[in-house]
Parts: sequence; structure tokens; C-alpha cells
Amino acid sequence: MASARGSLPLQSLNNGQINSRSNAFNVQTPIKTGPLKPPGPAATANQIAQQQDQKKKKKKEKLSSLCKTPPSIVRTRTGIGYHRGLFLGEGGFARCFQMKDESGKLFAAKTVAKASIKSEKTKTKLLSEIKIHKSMVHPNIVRFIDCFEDDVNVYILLEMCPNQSLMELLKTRKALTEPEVRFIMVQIIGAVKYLHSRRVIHRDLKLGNIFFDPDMNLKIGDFGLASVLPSKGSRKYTICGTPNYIAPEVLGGKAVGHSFEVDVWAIGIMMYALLFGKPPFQSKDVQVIYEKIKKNDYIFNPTKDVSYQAKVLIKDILATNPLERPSLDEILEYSWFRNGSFPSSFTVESLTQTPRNVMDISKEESAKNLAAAKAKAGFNEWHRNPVQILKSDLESERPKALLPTSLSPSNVKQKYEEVSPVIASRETRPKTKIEQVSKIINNHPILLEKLNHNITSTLENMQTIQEYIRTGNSVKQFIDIDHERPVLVSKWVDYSNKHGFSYQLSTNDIGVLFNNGSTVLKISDEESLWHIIIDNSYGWTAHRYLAHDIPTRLKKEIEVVDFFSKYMKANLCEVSEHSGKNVNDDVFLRRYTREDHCIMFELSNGSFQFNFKDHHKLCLSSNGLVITHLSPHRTIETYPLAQVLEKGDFPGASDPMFAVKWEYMIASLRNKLEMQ
Ligand SMILES: Nc1ncnc2c1ncn2[C@@H]1O[C@H](COP(=O)(O)OP(=O)(O)OP(=O)(O)O)[C@@H](O)[C@H]1O
Repeated sequence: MASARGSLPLQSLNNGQINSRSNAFNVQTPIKTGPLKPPGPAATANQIAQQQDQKKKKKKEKLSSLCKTPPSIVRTRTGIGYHRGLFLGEGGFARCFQMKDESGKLFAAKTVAKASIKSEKTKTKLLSEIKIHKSMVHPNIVRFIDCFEDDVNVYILLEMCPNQSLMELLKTRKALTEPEVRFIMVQIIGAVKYLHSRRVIHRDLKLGNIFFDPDMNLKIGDFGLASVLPSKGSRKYTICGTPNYIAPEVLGGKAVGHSFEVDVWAIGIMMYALLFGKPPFQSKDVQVIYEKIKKNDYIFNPTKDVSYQAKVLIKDILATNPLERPSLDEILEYSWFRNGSFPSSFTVESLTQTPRNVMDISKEESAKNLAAAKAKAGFNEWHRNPVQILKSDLESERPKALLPTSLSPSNVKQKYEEVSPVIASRETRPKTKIEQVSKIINNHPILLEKLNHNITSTLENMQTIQEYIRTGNSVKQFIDIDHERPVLVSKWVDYSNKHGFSYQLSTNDIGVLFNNGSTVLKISDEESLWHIIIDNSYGWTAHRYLAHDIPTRLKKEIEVVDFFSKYMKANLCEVSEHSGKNVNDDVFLRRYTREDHCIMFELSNGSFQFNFKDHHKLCLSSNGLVITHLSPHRTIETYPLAQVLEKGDFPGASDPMFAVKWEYMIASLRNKLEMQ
């Protein structure tokens, strides 16, 4: 859990904005000052009392100390009982206890006192940790099991890692052999690669956050500082991390921003620490650590027997310029990995003693072991395209734990879906089924031009805002805009194999887009309807008819509209609580597109609505400057797009898959332009 939360004592830097952790290598929890000196023999009672006071104060500063030992049985909201077991450890924010389920299976319960998450900010951070961690499924990431609460605590139930962390290992062993470090690094890099492919930056990779599972596999934990980037090129500006592991660009402050490379830096720090016994910039004084990091001031201790190849790799990873650091794949291509001895496993015995025979594994054997370790760490899994990944995530059968009710935004029970993986690839396009209506539109240059004009201006705005954010430019001008809620499609029935596509709008108007491209739109609360036809010279042309004046040639169409109207009223629920008239009256559906993972509507007011299979719906309106989110819980919120892109999610009800949907929407719109 990030010590960046709430009122934890933070080491101040850059106007106190840094969210730092421990300043000493072997202390995981946040501390503000150096260690207290024990009172000497001549210490007065007063001095002792003062020091005790200081100690008490220090203890108070740790939010985890607010965490009471959980009752002997903790029940989830679904009634599952967990028997509390041993105390496992404590961080700055949480205490961790063993929990045993009824079958005897052991878990680790990260226990956070509700008293420590009173502020909205702390709550949001905890929610973010839960949301991100919950979506991560990788053999080298601590598995998130469930999350529940009782009156005093929130419990994050995790896969049990009973063999402690790399920090304890290093404390016991002082330094590891190079083959062991190779073995460890492949697993860490595999997990980080997975995180980055899903646009998650961990931002707190350190020895103390990497645990051994029962089979001695390494698992990254603690997603307290993790963040999902809205797009691959965007940057984060919150200054956070653990002093010894902080990358120089983070210390550069808000002006510079940081991205995935901070995790690569931390990998370099860990590699150094495991080989040399302590991190490269270690100092008692945090300010000195920061100065050293900024100046790249570290040495390879000549008394330690570490290979030249290892030093080359460390030196390259610890490049001050993040862009000069090798990528995760490139790291594994270094001679140190390819030509060094590589063991087949890490044994329990190695937790306490240097293993024998790891140095003289043959070249062939090492190559085989490296390949096996890479495969185990999921290195062969990243060649799927975004559509495949989105598909597998949307269709994932994984159980979705509910968040504790009291933690859920607006106290609404919120199901958090997976944070989806993204490998942006311009070549990949959503698979589109060509609808009858699209075929008709494709034969009408005027209609196409109108639709393309909307797509182009929307795409342009979307990409401009994205670029502003990526390059760190202010998006104020895109935020200070009217962001009126657009007209939305609130229900639909696709009966295009017979008549057409029927829909109800948030204005309650009901329309049918017939297979011949014409539309009948019944205006709610009015005794009138629009008949919209495709005119070869003018494009869509609407005729208004009053109820008593409807031409008999439209009788069949009206029957169809009435049928669907009744059907939708009886069988379908609204996608949101929202109804009522919008200013944008008399909007109609121009085109709809069914893709693998969503249906997209193009409305006559230039809006694009995407209904995704995970029941989140996104609508881009005002030429892409405004975005509306309809959550699966039928809440509906409209924001300037720039505000959402900057945050990477909606300020209200979250859509954890926003990042991938964003890519998907762009791909889908481009696809429309290119398919014609
Ligand atoms: N999955 C796990 N299995 C076993 N023990 C664990 C597990 N997760 C955490 N622990 C133990 O609980 C301690 C506290 O956990 P963690 O570091 O995640 O809490 P935190 O309050 O977020 O810490 P930090 O001060 O780093 O923010 C760890 O140091 C470790 O001893």
C-alpha cells in the first residue's frame, strides 16, 4: 500500500508534494527523520521522556497502527467466513494477517483501518489500488482474491506469499549470486512487461514489494502507487515513490512528468542492490539520496565481485535520461542475461544460504533455463492484438469481486471490470459487420461526406487533446467548455434481418431505421412524427407529419414503429435514469455499426455512442470535445473529454477499461473512414 496516502508523514520535496516512503534501505514503512538515537548513560529522565514521546509520536504517524487485530472470524458480504491467523507484517498503511478459508486454504489479508481512510483522497487511492490490483492476473503478480470489510477494517485478500520478500532475503544473505539475480530479474521483468502492456505503471517497485510464493516464484505486490496511463504516450506528474528507488525524472518535478521508464529504473536499482548488498544511492539523509540520484552519483563497490557485464547493464538502466534506458525486452538481450549461468529454480534453501553449483551451469543448460523462465513469466503472450485482448478481457469468466459498499463511489455497489490490456497497434481494427444501411450509405456520396465530416472533426479533436496531454501542454481551453449532456440512445432492438433497427432516445423519441435507409421517428409527447428519407441531392431529408395526417403509404412503417415501441417499453430497461427533453430535439440515428465488442451509433447531431459489451457506454459529442459515460449502474455523467483524458478515467463512476476503450473508439472511427 502506498505510503502516499492521507496524513502519512511524507518527506517533503518540491513544496512537500513528494509521496515518499522509507529513507533507509531496510525500512519499508514511511519515516520522516533518521533513526532515534538511544539515550546514553547520562541521559536525564527528561531526555528519556522526550525520546519516548518522540517514539510514541512516530508510532502514531504510521496509519497502520490504527489497524486493530481483526476478529477471529471475518465474514465477507456473501457470508464466506475467514479464520484470522498469524500477523504477517506491517507497512505504512496496512497490517497483514493470515486468513484461512473453510477448506483450510491460506491467504494474506492486507488490513486497512477504516479510521485511516477517512479523507476522500485516501479513499480514492485505496479504491485505485484495489481496482488496478484486482485486474492484474499474471504468474508473477500477487493474485488479488477478494475485498471486503467489517465495521472497522477493509480487507484486501491476497494470495499468500509465505516466504517473505526480496528485502528480507537480502538482509539475510547480504548479497546474491549473479545467476540467482538473473533468475529473479526475468520474473520481475515479465510482470512489469505485463503491467506496462496494460498501461499500468507500478511506481513503487522495490525489494520489499516483491514476495516469494510457496513455490518460490516471485510476485510483485502493493499497487498503492500504481497508475493507469490513458494512452501510451501520456505522462504522470504526481511525485511519488520510495526514495532509494525514485527515478531522476520524478525528482524533476511536475514540469517533466514521468512514465513507464520509472519502473525500468527501479529494476536497475533492485539489480544493483541484490548484487552489491545495498541500493546505489543509499544514504541516511533522504535529501542526499535525491541529490545523488539527480547527479547519477554512484559507484560499483570494487570490493564486490560483480561481473563487468552486470555493471554494463546496470549502468545502462540507470541512465538519467529515461529515453536512454533499455526497454524491458532489450534488458534481456544484454550479454549478462544471454551468456551467463542461469539456474532452473530458486530453492527455499537459498533464502538463507548461497546455493552451490549455480555458477557452473552449462551454456546450453542456461539457455534452456532462460527460455523456460521467460515462457513462465509470460514473455510469449504479448503478440495478441488489442481486439483479441479486449475480447478475452470482456469475455473473461473471472469472478468479479464487489468492492465494499462503503468504499464504492457514491455508495453504489460498483462492479469493477478488468483494467484491460492495451497494445496499441495501428494495423488492428475492430471487426465490423457491414449492415444493410451502411451499404446504402456507402452508395451516397452526400451521406458519406456528412458522416465523414463528423468523424474527421471528432477524431481531430480527440487526437489534439491527447497530444496536448502527452506533451504536457495545458488543456484548460478544452476543459472550460460547455458540456451539455447529449441525446443518447437508451434502448435498441436490432431486427434488421426483417425490418430494421429500432431505438429509443433519451428524449423518449422512438425511431426505426429501416433497411432501406429511411427512418420513422415518433416524437414523444407530440402527436407528430418525422419521416426521414435519403434524397440523392440533399442527403437526409425529413418530412413532418401530424398524427391525423400521416400518409397511408407509411402505414406499414408506423405499425413497425408502434410494435417496437411497445416491445421496448415492455422488455427493455433504460440504460440510465436519465430522461427528459434535451435541447437537441429531433435527433435521429444515421448509422449503426455492430462490431465484435460494441455497437456504435452515429447520430444526426454528430455524436458517436459506443455501447460496450461490459455494459459501459461512452458517447463522444460536440465534435469529440465532450464525453459522456453511462455506467453499468445506469449513472450518467458528462465531462469535457480533456478532463477525462487527463485523469485517465471518469471523475465519478469509474470505467477501469477506459484506456482500451479509448484506443478502440479511435480505431473504430478511423476504420469507418478507411472502409469506404
Ligand atoms: N501476499 C502477502 N503474503 C504474505 N505477506 C504479505 C503479503 N502482502 C503483504 N505482506 C506482509 O505485509 C506487510 C505489509 O504489506 P504492504 O507492504 O503491502 O503494506 P503497506 O502498508 O502498503 O506497506 P508500505 O509501507 O510499503 O506502503 C509486508 O511487508 C509483508 O510482510
